This record gives sequence, C-alpha cells and structure tokens, in this order.
Amino acid sequence: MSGVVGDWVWEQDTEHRLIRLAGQVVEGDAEAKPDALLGYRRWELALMPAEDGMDWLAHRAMLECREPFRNLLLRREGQDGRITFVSVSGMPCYDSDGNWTGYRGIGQDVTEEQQRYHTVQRFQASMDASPDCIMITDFETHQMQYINDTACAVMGFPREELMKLKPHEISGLTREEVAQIFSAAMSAGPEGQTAPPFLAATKDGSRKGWWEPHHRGVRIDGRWVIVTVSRQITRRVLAEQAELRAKRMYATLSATNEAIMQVKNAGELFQQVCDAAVDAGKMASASILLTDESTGALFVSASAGIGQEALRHTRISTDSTVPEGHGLNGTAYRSGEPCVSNDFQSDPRTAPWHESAKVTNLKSAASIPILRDGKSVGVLFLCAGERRAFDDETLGLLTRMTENLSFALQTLEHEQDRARAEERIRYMATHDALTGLPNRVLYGELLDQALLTAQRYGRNPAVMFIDLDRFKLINDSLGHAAGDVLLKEMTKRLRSVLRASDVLARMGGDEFVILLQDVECRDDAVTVARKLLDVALEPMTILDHECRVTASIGISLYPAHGEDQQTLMKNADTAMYLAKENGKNAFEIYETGMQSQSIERLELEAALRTALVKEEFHLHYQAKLDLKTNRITGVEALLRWEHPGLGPVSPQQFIPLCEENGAIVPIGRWVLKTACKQNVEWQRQGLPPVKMAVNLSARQFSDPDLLNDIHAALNESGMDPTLLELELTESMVMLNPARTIEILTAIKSIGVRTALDDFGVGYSSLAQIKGFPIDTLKVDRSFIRNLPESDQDRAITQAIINMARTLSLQVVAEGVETQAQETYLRDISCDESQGFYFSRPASPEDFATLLKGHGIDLPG
Ligand SMILES: Nc1nc2c(ncn2[C@@H]2O[C@@H]3COP(=O)(O)O[C@H]4[C@@H](O)[C@H](n5cnc6c(=O)[nH]c(N)nc65)O[C@@H]4COP(=O)(O)O[C@H]3[C@H]2O)c(=O)[nH]1
Repeated sequence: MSGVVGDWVWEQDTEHRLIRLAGQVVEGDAEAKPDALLGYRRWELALMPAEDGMDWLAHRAMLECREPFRNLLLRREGQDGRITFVSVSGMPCYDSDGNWTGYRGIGQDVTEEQQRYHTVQRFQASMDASPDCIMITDFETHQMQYINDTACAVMGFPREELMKLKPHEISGLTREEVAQIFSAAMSAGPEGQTAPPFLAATKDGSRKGWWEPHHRGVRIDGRWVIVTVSRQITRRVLAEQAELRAKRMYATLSATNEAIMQVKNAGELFQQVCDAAVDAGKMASASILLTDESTGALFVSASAGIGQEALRHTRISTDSTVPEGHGLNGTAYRSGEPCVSNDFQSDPRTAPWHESAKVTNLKSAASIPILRDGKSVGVLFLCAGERRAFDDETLGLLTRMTENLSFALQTLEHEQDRARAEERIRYMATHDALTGLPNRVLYGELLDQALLTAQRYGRNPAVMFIDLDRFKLINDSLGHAAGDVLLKEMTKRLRSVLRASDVLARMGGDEFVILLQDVECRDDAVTVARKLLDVALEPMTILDHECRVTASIGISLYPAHGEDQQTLMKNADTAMYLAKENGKNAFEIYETGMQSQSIERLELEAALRTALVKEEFHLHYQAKLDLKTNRITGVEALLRWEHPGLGPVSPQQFIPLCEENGAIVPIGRWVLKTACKQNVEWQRQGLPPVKMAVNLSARQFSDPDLLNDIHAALNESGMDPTLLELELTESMVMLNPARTIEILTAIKSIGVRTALDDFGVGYSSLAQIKGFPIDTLKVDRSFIRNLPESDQDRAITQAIINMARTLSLQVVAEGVETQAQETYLRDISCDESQGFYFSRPASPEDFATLLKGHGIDLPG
C-alpha cells in the first residue's frame, strides 16, 4: 500500500468497523491488503489524529452523534520510521427507512502536503526565533509578503497591520529610495547588498537601536521578492561611536596641547581650545567661561560653534541660591567636578535652557571645571548635537584637557610676569622713573633717528636744554617729596606746549631736554622757548606753598650748530648755562663764541673743588651806614675767590656752581668762621663793635649741622652772638615756612640776628613774612636803582618801609649808588644804607680804616 497515492472510498458499519475499502488505500499497515483492514475500527489501525485538539475520543464522540466529519488528519509512523498522513472525511448513512447504517466516506494520502506544510512551519518558527528582523517584500509592488516576529516586536506593530504596510511607510525612506535599494540588491546578485545602518523607529516613536539591513533578490513562484535581513548592530554602532568620539577627543586634546605650546596669552589659548573642540572634536559648541571677580558670575571668555554670539553676552550664575545657579556650569564650578547631561532637552537641571537647546538642536552637554590650586577659576562648557555624547572615556579626556589648560595658564602667567618684568626693565632703562619721560639713553636714540630723518628729508630739528633755576632751593628746603611734585608738575607743563611728535626727556636732576622734530626758522624755536618759560614761571602750589620756578633754556639748531648728537647736545648745554649766567628765566640760542664760557665753567668747577684747601678764598667787607646817625653800624662779609690763572672770579659766577655741587656748605662754614674771627680781630684792634652780616645759602640753611656750625664759629672766635646777623633770601624762607621758623627760632635763641636779603623780588608779601622771627629786611637793589626818579619804585620802597616799621623790622636799602638815592632813603626813614656810594666791599684792612673814620657819628 505504501507509495500508492490516490483517493479511496470506505464504509463502516454501526459498530464503526470498516466494511468496505476501495481504491488506493493507504490507511493502516502499509503491507496489508485493504481487505485485511476490514472489520477493524480506525483507532485499532495504529493511526493517530494529527491535528491539535483532536484525539480518538473526540472523534468517537462525534461518530456517536452521527455527525459528518471532514478532513480528519491522521498520522501513522511505519515500522521503518516513515511518517505518512491521511485525511479522511465521512458522512452518516441511512437506509430507505431512515435507519442509520453507519458511515461512508473518502480517504486521501496527504503525506507530501503535510510534509510541505511542516517544512513551512519549521521555517517560520526558525525565522521567528531569529534575533534578526526578516522581511520579504515583492520587488515590483513592494507588497509585504512575510515578516518575522522579531521585526514585529522591534517595530511594535501587530503582524496583520505590518503586512498591510509597505517598506517606505515604516522605514522613514521614500518609496523611490526603497526602490533604489531594492534595485541595487537585485543587481548585486546572489550575494545581495548591505545598506547603511538605520536607527529603528517603533510605532510609538521610540527608538530600538541600530540595525544593519541586508537585501537580496530571490525568485519565488515566478516572482522576484526582496528578502531583507536586518541585524541589530546597536552595540557595534555605540562602540564605533564611542571610538569615534574618543578619536575626536584625542584630536582635540592634541590640538589643545599644540596650542599650549604656541600661544602667547590666555585669551588666544582659550579661543584655540574652543576652535579645536568644535573642529576636531565635532562638538556643536565649546566655550570657556571664567569668573567675573566683581559679581562671581561666569562670563564667556572664548567660544566657538553654534550660538556663540548669544553666549558671549551671557552671564551664568554660580549662586546656589538661585535656580540658574544649578545648571551644569554653576554646579561644576561649585563642586569642582565635571557635570554632564546626556539628554539635555529633558534634563530637569537644564530646564531654563530647554527652549534654546531645541532651537539649536543641542542634545547633550558637559561642564568641566578649570581648577587652579584645587579651586575653580572657570569651566569648559561643551555641547553636542547627539545624546549620550559624554561617556566616561570622553569625560576623562576632557578632564585631562582642562588640567593641561590650567597648567598652561600657570605657565603663561609666569611667562607674562617674566615678559612684563623684561618690559619693565627695558622701560626703566629708557625712561625716567619719576616723570615717565624718556631718559638720556632713549633721548639719544630718538635724536639719532631724528637726525637721520633730517638728513634724508631735509628737516631741521632743534635741541633744547632746560634747567630749572630754583629747583635745588626747593628740593633742599622743602624736601625731596616736594622736589618730585615740582618735577612732575613741570613735566606736565612743558609737555603741554609741545607737539605730540616733539620729544621731552629728563636728563636727571632738574635738567630736561627737548627735541623739536622740525623748526622752519630760528623764530620757531624762540616761540617755543618763550612758551616754555611762560609755563614754567606760572605759580605752582607744592605742599601747600605757592612757589615760582624759572627755567633757563639753551637751544642748538640742526645743522647750523652741529650735525651729530654730541655736538648739538653740548652746544645746547653751553647755551643753557649762558642763559643761567645771564640772569636766569631766559633762553639763549647757541653761538660759536659761547664755547669758551662753557669751558671756563668746567674749569671753574674743577678749580672750585680745591680752592678751599688751597686757601684761594678771602672775604671782603661792605659797610652798612645808619642813615640817622651816619655811623657804620654793620658790615656784610662777601666772599672773594682769587683764581690762580683767571684772577678774581665774581661770586655771581662761582657761588651758583658751589650751590649746585654742594661745595657751598664747607665754604659757607669757612666764611662764617672767618667773618666772626675778623669781627673779633677788629675789636681787638680797638675798633668799635659792628654787626657782622654773613650770607647763608639754601643748602647751608637746610644743612642739619647749621646750628653746630654757628655755635662753633661763635665759640672759636669768642664773638658776641648779638653782633652776628645771618642773611637769608626771601625765596629760601618762603619755601618751607614751618621749618624756617623752627631754624630761625633756634638761631635767635642764641642771640644771633636774622635778615631777609633781596626782599621784594621773591613774590612774597610782608604779611606772609609776619610770622617769621626776622630782625632786618634788605630791600633789593632793583627797587633802589631807579630812585628817586621812578614813581613806582618810590611807592614800593615807601610801602616796604612803612610796613616793616609796623612789624618792628630794621630796613636796609641795598645797592645805594648815588647821593640822591641815599638822601631819598633817609627822607623816607630807611634805617640803613649799603652800597657803592658809601663804600664798596673792601679788604679787612681797608674796612678797618673806614671804620676808624666812621665809627662815630658822622655829620649828616
Ligand atoms: N651794583 C651794585 N652792587 C652792589 C652795590 N653794593 C653792593 N653790591 C653788591 O651786591 C652784593 C650784595 O650781596 P648779596 O645781595 O648778598 O649778593 C651776594 C650773595 O648773594 C652772594 N654771596 C657773596 N658772598 C657770599 C657768601 O659768603 N656766602 C653766600 N652764600 N653767598 C654769598 O653773592 C652775591 C653777589 O656778591 P657780590 O658780587 O659780592 O655782590 C655784592 C656786592 O658787591 C651797589 O651799590 N651796586
């Protein structure tokens, strides 16, 4: 019976025994003849119902109810293990009287059909069990023909629904794109083709990882279908993405390190780091935020990438008490630890920035603190366009980057300190520390340059030497602080009359030098010089004292007075000394003849240094005549220098030099001693005692040993202190009144008298000197010279005398040269007269002779 295919008919009686079998019967034993099966019931033939939920009991119950049955699938396993399937269908039979007679039906061998069915079943089961998504689609119509469970689960659709959809409706691709992919797969032949990975989207919009589809064209039942097997590669993709990120971060790190080696300042470094994070690190944006020390907030110092413009003006709070301070940056800054959000747009910490992040499509962000000595000084803030951009490895690299950054900052700071120090040293080497003006060195360089330009372009620069006339006086009496104020003020003034291109430099002390870049003619230089003198002369208040300082200016012009630096400077210097010698507050333009004067000055200075030791000094004495009694009541000691080669040198010439180089102090001490000794000597010769006036220089007046020197002179000579009168100039006492009063009081306490010399030219008023312990005023000879003709001088002299009287001061008129002057002075009740008219300064012997004749009252 085996191998026989075909239908057969059968009948069974009311006892369910087979009573007829005809045709190709395959029920029962394969070896048995159909007749051998007769009399048996089906459940006695080693056949088993093969359908789920069906068994012999159920079948028999159906037969008992005389129900018809269809396609009862029966399975039989032969002795050789071969499986056969038969399908039987039956109808209940009745006789003509309606009595049930049993069943009649047909049978069919369905072994092959069943085998095919099972193969498909197994195939489908294995397809469903596959972790891959499998889909079979008609190449032409794109109609879904098969889809496995995995695909249904991944896409979140019930199979029936999915079967109605076409690939472009679930893949996010267009129909054309799908068609292209299918065509490419067909062209690829039996090997098929792998398409780019895609991120699977489920029905509810959530993502189910990365899948890599492989398409292959297969011909089934005469039609081409595309079999698509998509393998999940999420892990691989994530690993690749992580590797890519790491690579980018390494690239960023190396770009940062390169920047660290090259940049010169922090700002540049920050910008390069941000650029590297965006360019090499593929970050959407990168910023470096630093602390604003005044507010404590973070401000953007550098940034690159998306939204950088908006960020530049943003201040980010680090304050833990406000919600804005709890963002990534504020938290990272406070904690000193990196702060990350790998899903920025739904992170509650980043809520204030969700809207803007949507606009700029930022998906994750990280803030890494920049630490200095363990303390946050800022943060590196990075944003990425994908979620989960900041894994542990990336963060590790970013932390290293910020460490390198802060190390670089330290190094840069040291470098900057060093550069600043170098710059400072360079500056100090070329500038005057007090005024900030170029010094001699820089001036020399600038002058050289100006001379080169002058030669090339036919310009005419000029050099001006300026010396402040009374600077030493101020410096000595008011102190160095006052001197400094004066120099600074003077710098401002001198600068104010110069062009921006002109150079003002300080040579040291009270010497300034100017380079006028181009003067068309002599008169131009003269105009500038006048302006300079004017601004210098303006009164200035120093340490609450109004002072006036004059300047002496020497000018040399290129090319007339020299074509090189040295000559021009020397000649301007020479001219300046002449201006000084000619009465100060003046300028001189260099002339050839000036040379000798300057040389003379140098020679004088050299000779002065040894003059005291070589005993080249001596004193002359000029009498003071009492205008009421016509008796000589006093004498002024005047220093004389007999230069071995030059002969007598005028005190007006050498005393300023002595004041400048300080020699006046020992020389003045000698004068004091000599004068006192002389005074006692005259008395010893039997002459009447006379007051001895001795000039004190500013230097001497501020010398701490002055009182000792006075004591010594008096003690050594044995002179009565009340006969000694010290003459000071008005300008000396006005500079530092408090100290002047202190010294004058000390001087007066030992009985020595004090006199104010050259009164009237120092701009002070009698009211101002009221408080000084002074005994005598000496009216400057410039007021006497034009007496009695000059109305103005008469008025001044008269006023001085009247006011002096009210202050109980003795008044001496200086420089009385004519009888008319003397008569006038007598008329206006001037106390004493001193001048050539009565007596020129004379030797001790000559004065003794004079005194002998005038030691008593003379006829009026
Ligand atoms: N044209 C004119 N001049 C007259 C007349 N009568 C006197 N003189 C001059 O006027 C000056 C008076 O001295 P001074 O005003 O203190 O001015 C003095 C004084 O400031 C200073 N000096 C002189 N000896 C000394 C000294 O021992 N120590 C100090 N520190 N300065 C001194 O040098 C200045 C000049 O001294 P000398 O050349 O001796 O000049 C003296 C004297 O010769 C006159 O009728 N007409």
